[in-house]
Amino acid sequence: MQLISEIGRYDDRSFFAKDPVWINPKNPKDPSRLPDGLEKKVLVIGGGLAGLSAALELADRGYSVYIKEKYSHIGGKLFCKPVDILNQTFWIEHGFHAWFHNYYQFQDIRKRLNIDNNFKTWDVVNYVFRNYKPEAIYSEGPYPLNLFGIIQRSPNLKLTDGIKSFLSLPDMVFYDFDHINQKYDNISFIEWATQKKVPQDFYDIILKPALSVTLNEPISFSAAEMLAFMQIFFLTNSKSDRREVANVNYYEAILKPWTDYLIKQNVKIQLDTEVLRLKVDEKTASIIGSVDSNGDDTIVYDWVVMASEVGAVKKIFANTLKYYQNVPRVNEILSNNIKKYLDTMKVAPDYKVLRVWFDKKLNSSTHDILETPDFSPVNLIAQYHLLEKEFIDWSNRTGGSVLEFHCYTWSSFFTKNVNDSQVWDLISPTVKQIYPEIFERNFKVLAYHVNSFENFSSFEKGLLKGRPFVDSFALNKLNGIYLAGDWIRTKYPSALMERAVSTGREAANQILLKDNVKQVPLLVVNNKGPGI
Ligand SMILES: Cc1cc2nc3c(=O)[nH]c(=O)nc-3n(C[C@H](O)[C@H](O)[C@H](O)COP(=O)(O)OP(=O)(O)OC[C@H]3O[C@@H](n4cnc5c(N)ncnc54)[C@H](O)[C@@H]3O)c2cc1C
Repeated sequence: MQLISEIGRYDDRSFFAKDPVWINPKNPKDPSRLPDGLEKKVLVIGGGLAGLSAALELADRGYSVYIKEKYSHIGGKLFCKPVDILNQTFWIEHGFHAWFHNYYQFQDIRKRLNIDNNFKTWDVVNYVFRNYKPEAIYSEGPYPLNLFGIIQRSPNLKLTDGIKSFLSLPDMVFYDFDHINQKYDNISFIEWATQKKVPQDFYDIILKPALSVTLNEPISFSAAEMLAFMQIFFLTNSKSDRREVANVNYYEAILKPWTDYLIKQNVKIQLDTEVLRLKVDEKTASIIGSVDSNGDDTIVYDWVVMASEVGAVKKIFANTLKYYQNVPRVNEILSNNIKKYLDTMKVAPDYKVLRVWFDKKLNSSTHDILETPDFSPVNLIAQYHLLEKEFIDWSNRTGGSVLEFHCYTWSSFFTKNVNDSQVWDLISPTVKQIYPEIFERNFKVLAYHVNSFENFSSFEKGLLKGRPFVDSFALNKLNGIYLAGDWIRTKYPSALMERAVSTGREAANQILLKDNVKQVPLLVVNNKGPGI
């Protein structure tokens, strides 16, 4: 088995760059697998990245793992499913994703699954604004000169003003994870920027674009969470803002190799299986199983990893609490120890991802991916016929194009429940301001596909202190259950896909420690900032 040691290399030799750090196993002398003949059953609830990550580590160490996934497809917010469109089957994702350099856990999994070739670099990130010239942002040179290079190349910012702005932000430059979390979770990132007197152009061009792609309401996004995002995505080393994208659909690129690997390890993946409530052993107050949409699951599990998204976890626990309301010991633990975590957690506003098949292509100078921070409800446009193989092939055959439009916090702009057929018409006036060519050259819409969801984690200000860690429920007397997902709190800077994968691995580590099996090391972003 290949572990992450080989990506622990650090190739930014700049004095200022901060190395990622290892969280080493607490039990390095324990065996690396369960003893032969000992069976331990683990139920993983949710087949997103967090659940898949926990399943991978546990299956590799000899556990019998059962994944229950509500939908007919695996992957959670990274899902990719076949859809028949224009007499062809296309594999369509939940929405375009980017993988960042500091995603150390994800890189390790990519190496173990041997899927690195399914990714390509996304070198230059292009932005359009309403009141500024377009920006093409890329990082070059050692840290922190790479950041000054971004400012120097900007057609909008003056180098001296940019350097002053950057250096005047000790919260970013002298970043300290614990201190920032304590100090800034009760204010929004926008309030923080106002307090720090961040110059408007620096805010609009450098900071606001990152905020606009969080799928949360920008106005209330926690300053502490955003400052952590900044460390992960842009600071700490010269490569942190380097992104990669998949060159084939996410099923082929990631999910099929991952599930094939798990199946080879005898992991049972039950799709179309929604967990409705948990089963609790009343004597030990341990979670031992679940009742799901297929009925009562009679297997008694040794451990449960709860890896569904926050809205689903709230629902599962509400049902469990209702079921055990007359069982004093369970009722007391659930209502006094667990409910407080779930009551404070929130789901971010609803969003839509629209993919449109057109009969023509935009001119070749347009960018494959364009971020549009000033053009809500359109936050990002990806030209899939320039990104993924099956769309490239379709475009080569037909001369058409396939564009994906990300529309976050949809109901801040339009009625929540609009028909899919109305989505293009509603966003067209905004798209016309970004790509007038679509309308001037009368592009014909040949087909469309809409994903509408309200399942994203909220990172609103004030939630951090109530956010559970992987082991918070177990530490609060509910035994046998660990949590994983992008909404779970970590002790190091971590976000989104990387947080999902890291917490999945952390949940597995809790189980391994209890069973005296050697834990998996984690390589994570440094808690301290660059320190210039
Ligand atoms: C449009 C879009 C773009 C994004 N872009 C990026 C990006 O560029 N970079 C990045 O890092 N992140 C990005 N993200 C975020 C990223 O997708 C998530 O952070 C990550 O996939 C979350 O994984 P998870 O396993 O924590 O949760 P999820 O993926 O939500 O997985 C939870 C799973 O639990 C299942 N489930 C729910 N209820 C039940 C139940 N009762 N029983 C059984 N199963 C259940 C769900 O169906 C789901 O499969 C993006 C997200 C979206 C939506």
